Amino acid sequence: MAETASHWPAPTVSRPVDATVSLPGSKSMTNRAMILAALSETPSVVRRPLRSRDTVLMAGALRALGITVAEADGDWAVTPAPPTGPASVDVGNAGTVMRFVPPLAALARGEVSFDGDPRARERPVGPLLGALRALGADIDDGGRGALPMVIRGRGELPGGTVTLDASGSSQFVSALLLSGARFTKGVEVRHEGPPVPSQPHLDMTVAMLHDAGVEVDTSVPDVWRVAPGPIRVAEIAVEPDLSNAAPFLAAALVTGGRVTVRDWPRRTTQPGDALRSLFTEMGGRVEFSDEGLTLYGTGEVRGITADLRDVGELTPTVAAVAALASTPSRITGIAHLRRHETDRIAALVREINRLGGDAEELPDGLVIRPRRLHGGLFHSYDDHRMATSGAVIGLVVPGVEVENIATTGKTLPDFPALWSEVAS
Ligand SMILES: O=C(O)C1=C[C@@H](OP(=O)(O)O)[C@@H](O)[C@H](O)C1
Ligand SMILES: C=C(OP(=O)(O)O)C(=O)O
Repeated sequence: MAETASHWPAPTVSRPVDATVSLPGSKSMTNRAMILAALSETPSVVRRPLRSRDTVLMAGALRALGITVAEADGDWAVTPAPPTGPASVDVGNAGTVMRFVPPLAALARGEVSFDGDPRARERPVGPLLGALRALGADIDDGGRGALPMVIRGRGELPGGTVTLDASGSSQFVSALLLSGARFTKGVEVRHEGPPVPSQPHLDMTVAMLHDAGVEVDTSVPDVWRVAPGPIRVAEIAVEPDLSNAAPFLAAALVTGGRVTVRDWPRRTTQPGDALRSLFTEMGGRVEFSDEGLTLYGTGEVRGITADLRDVGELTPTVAAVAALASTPSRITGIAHLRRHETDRIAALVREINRLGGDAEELPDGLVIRPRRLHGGLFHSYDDHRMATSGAVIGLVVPGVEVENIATTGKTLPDFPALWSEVAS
């Protein structure tokens, strides 16, 4: 099959994969670390940061606000400064940039404008902007509740108590908590509405704030209270990105092989840690060793019935494995994925069915029934996790081409090279 500029022939293997991989740092930890470092009392170092489109955009946003981010032997050295406009921030299609930077901009002196990819204008930020206004920010979004927008900072933000509906994205809450200690009165965030997704990401926010010396009270469900005070960061070590481990562990599962992900933390707040139980349920066997975490495929690939609300970003890979499974799957609790990089529920159903599969949308998820797949073009919709899901299917279904594999650069620029090593 000829490789065209935007069609990547997914490698197919005729035997079980057997590989050990080192994965770059977590996007979610890197971009939290950068906000905390920017607001820290002292300079700090972010160790083993992810360098990908989303994190380079974060570094660019901070630099635009006058904070120094310098290369330091593979790490990022951050020298804080009072955030200052005028500045313009390109959020690309990074949820963490479009949600985590506005509270920092509200603390800035001067105007900060935000815009991003066309898709960024469709992704929800309205509840966050409403909350920031209630906490004292002056925001001009033309009444759209979406990007583009301008925040006119006064060098401080009163803060206080605010109620919002964070069912569309946990990042609204994380965003307010990450900068909240620097608001004059701190912040109390109260959620009202359907459940907030992505609980591990909220745990990650709270854990990283604690490590930075910030007091966070989570004793009442759906209420987070951050006391006003200094943020003190000296060094933050970023763990490997366990969500990006998903396609690699899936490779072992669907080929009945073995993949070891080096340096898998024994304790972590990352949602990717749930892959150990999800992929065990789907037929794999996992084992920790000094080297990391190994997933052994057993030759059996089973479907799964799961509510993935807490770990929504694992859905595309779980769905790819489900499309290759011998029994049906039902994945629910993920309505909010319709406003991720793309409408992931619709995209997964369309692409699995395009390859001959049998998938169906639910309002808040999808059903996938076993059916033999064939080759064809797998569209990625500018979604890194759609692209890697196409690669997983292509590993065992000959003739799959993934459109725009370069979109994996959002969180894992080395994906094609790493994948070729696993598939070689
Ligand atoms: O805080 C974070 O780092 C993230 C939270 C989640 O967002 P949602 O709660 O919007 O799904 C997740 O899907 C995203 O990839 C990263
Ligand atoms: C939803 C995701 O990203 P974002 O941080 O842009 O929301 C994701 O990485 O799966």
